Amino acid sequence: MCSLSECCKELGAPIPNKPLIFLKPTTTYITEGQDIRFPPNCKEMLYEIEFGVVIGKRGFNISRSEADSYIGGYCVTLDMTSKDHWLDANKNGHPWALAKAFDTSTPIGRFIEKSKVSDPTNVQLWLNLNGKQRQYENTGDMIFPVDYLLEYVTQYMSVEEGDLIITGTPPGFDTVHKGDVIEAGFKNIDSIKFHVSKN
Ligand SMILES: O=C([O-])CC(=O)C(=O)O
Ligand SMILES: [Mg+2]
Repeated sequence: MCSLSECCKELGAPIPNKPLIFLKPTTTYITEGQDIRFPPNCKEMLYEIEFGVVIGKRGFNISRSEADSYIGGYCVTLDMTSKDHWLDANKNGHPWALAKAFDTSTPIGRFIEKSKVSDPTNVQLWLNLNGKQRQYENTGDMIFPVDYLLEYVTQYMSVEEGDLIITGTPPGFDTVHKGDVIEAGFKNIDSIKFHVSKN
C-alpha cells in the first residue's frame, strides 16, 4: 500500500483516506542467494523497499493501543511489482495478483528482533540500485502508522504468528533490469542484497 505521503506527491495522487490492502502469498518469498526473476509478459519490473512487520501472535480486531503486543519483530522487505500487470489491472479494474504475487516478488531479509528497533516510527529506510541511492525515507513519514494499519486490517482478517505486513513504499521506486543488484535496509539495523536474474 502506498502509505508514505511523499510517494503520493511524486505520483501526483491524492493522499488516500484509507489503506489499500492486497495479499502476497508466502510462495513469493525469496531469501538472499536466490534471484529475482521477471514473470512472463513483464517488460518493466519495479523495486519498492518496505518496512516489514512480523506478527508475533494470532489476533483479530486488534485495537491501536494493543497493536504493539502483536508485533513479534521486523524484516527488511522488497515488494517487487510487475508494472505491466499493474497497469493492466488498474486499467481494467482487476485484482493485482499477477502484478504483486508472482514467484520471487517478495525478497525478504532476516528476522529482526523487536528489541533491535527501539522506535519503529523512526527507522530510516534506504535502497540502492547498482550502488546508487534511489530510496531514502523515514517510517515517521508514513501516512498510516503501523498500529493504525494493524487495527484497520484486523477488522477484516485475522493475523497469525509469522505473518509479514508490509507497509508501503517511499518515493523513488523505479524499474530494474536483468542483471541489476538491489541493496536495501533499515539504517544501522539490517540490510539485504539481491540480484535480478540475468535471464
Ligand atoms: O504498488 C502500489 O501501487 C502500492 C504499493 O505496493 C506500495 O505503495 O508500496
Ligand atoms: Mg508496495
